[in-house]
Amino acid sequence: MKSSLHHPTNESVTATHTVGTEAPALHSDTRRIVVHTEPAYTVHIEHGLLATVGHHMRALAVTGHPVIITDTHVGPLYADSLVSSLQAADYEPLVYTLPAGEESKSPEQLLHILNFLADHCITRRDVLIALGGGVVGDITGFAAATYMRGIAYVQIPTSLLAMVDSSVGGKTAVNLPAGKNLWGAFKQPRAVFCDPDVLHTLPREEFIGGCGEVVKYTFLDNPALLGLLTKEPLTPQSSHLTDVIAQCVAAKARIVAADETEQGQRQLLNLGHTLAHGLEKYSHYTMPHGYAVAIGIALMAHLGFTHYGLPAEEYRQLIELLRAHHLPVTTEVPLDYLLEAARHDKKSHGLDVTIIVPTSHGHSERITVPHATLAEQLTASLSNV
Ligand SMILES: NC(=O)c1ccc[n+]([C@@H]2O[C@H](COP(=O)([O-])OP(=O)(O)OC[C@H]3O[C@@H](n4cnc5c(N)ncnc54)[C@H](O)[C@@H]3O)[C@@H](O)[C@H]2O)c1
Ligand SMILES: O=C(O)C(=O)C[C@@H](O)[C@H](O)[C@H](O)COP(=O)(O)O
Ligand SMILES: [Zn+2]
Repeated sequence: MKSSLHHPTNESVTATHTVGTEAPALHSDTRRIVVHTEPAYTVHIEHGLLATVGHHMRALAVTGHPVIITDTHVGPLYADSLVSSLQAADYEPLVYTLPAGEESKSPEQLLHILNFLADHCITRRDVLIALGGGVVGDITGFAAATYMRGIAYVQIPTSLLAMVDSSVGGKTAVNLPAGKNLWGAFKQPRAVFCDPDVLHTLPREEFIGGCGEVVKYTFLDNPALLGLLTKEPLTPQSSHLTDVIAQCVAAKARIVAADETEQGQRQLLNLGHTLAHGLEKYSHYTMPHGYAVAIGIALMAHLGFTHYGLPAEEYRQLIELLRAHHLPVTTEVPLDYLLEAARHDKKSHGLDVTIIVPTSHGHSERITVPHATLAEQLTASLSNV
């Protein structure tokens, strides 16, 4: 794994951090985190960045017509600003708007996007821009992965969850009736532009959902982040909000760079997800992803406590951390349903499934167990979390 500080560019960069073990410097507004995939790309985090995205895209030599894909909540708030920014850099953008919500992460909506691109004669020289939360990011990325066998795309995450997780790493997908993200591809973006100012309009429930993924990172060997959140739960007003976003992105960038296509270590980013996908499906996708992840983490922590050596005090602290962020930690969903859903987990292979389990303070491990063993262990956990 590489760890290095990059030289600041001639833009007003007050802190620059690349993939590595060091946390980004605190109390600085502008961050550049390089994700060392092949090719590498940069996550820009900066207040007011939406207004200068066009300039940054020109600097990256992004060509052609940008097609902004957004949703019915985010589009009315931010598409005009983005269009102006692109026009100021001599781009001629198009805008395509999806209905907001997880239901839109579907093959049907994907087909609508692809037909829109074809109807407007979009070519491989053009670029898609995902302006929205994880739903818009995932479906736009997948459209970019497959349209004309692949065109460029840029991520502009507008939810906390998309900023800390979904806009980085190139997992793109839509859902199938059988489960979450079952039709997708790995496709890294050209760049990620993250403007924390847009979080002011994010509904509280969605901010809390984003905290589900933020808490996840505290159990992936991030002592600084764990300390920060334990001391003071994250809120939209937190003075360290940008720092937290940057630390999550740096953690994800580090893991993705080491294992881009999830052959091993990247599975750690799936902490909580083996059960979360089933919880979301059971709710007909009305339960926000981050809430389902929180319950999934709590259940995995209980397994860690009962079977894999997580000390009781640390288990209790983890549950407190989730609760302090107003996240749920229990579920009434029948275990059989969750176990059936877990059979579609992408970490499942034959009769076994690899689960991610917190095993010590701020640390999780990949553990492969037979589905039958998981069923036994979870029976106890579901009634005891
Ligand atoms: N690709 C990955 O690595 C990855 C990682 C984590 C999650 N995901 C996926 O991301 C999705 C969840 O993302 P999400 O929580 O962002 O959901 P989302 O995209 O549905 O956004 C949540 C809601 O907030 C609205 N919204 C977003 N930004 C806003 C803003 N600034 N102001 C006002 N409203 C705003 C959206 O319109 C939507 O109604 C799930 O499908 C999940 O599977 C993918
Ligand atoms: O980037 C990853 O790797 C993740 O697993 C991040 C997760 O937060 C995200 O929800 C991802 O989309 C889940 O992927 P899946 O492979 O379980 O569908
Ligand atoms: Zn997730």
